[in-house]
Amino acid sequence: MQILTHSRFGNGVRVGIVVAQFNEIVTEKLQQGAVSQLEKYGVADADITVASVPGALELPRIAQKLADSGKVDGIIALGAVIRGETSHYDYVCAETASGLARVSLDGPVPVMFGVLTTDNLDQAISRAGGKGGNKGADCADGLIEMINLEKQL
Ligand SMILES: Nc1c(NC[C@H](O)[C@H](O)[C@H](O)CO)[nH]c(=O)[nH]c1=O
Ligand SMILES: CC(=O)[C@@H](O)COP(=O)(O)O
Repeated sequence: MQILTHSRFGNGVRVGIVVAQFNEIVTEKLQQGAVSQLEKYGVADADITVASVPGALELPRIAQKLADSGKVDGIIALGAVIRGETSHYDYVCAETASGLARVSLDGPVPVMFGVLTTDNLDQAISRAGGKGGNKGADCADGLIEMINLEKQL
């Protein structure tokens, strides 16, 4: 039996962060959480590439271009989709999730889904460095593990 190891060794790992500007009060905290966590694992500042997009729906396109650039070993996609009065929320959440999953499955590098989908701003703030943790930091944890796992395949 061969059990592949789990590692959070980040030295030399190149990470792309694609972050939505919409609800920036939340997404900037997700970005801060992701970056500080990556630095804890030894990822150099020079190896982190950050691209911002208008909203969550634009995350998949830039994630795909970054993945295909050969400049990163993995991607963290960050956003905050907060329910409004209409069904627009449902479409934004579904298509963003579907698009990012496609980039991860069909593309050369893993893509972490760090898009909050909440009913209100308080829920989002809680998950961007509040009592609910930081989804950006969680994605950093997972991305380093995925990159190190894929090196063994
Ligand atoms: N309502 C939210 C949006 N909406 C904008 C879309 O993501 C997209 O930019 C627009 O439909 C143009 O294609 N985006 C978020 O990130 N968060 C929201 O709560
Ligand atoms: C998630 C959204 O797109 C949402 O903010 C839009 O708000 P509304 O449904 O009230 O137009």
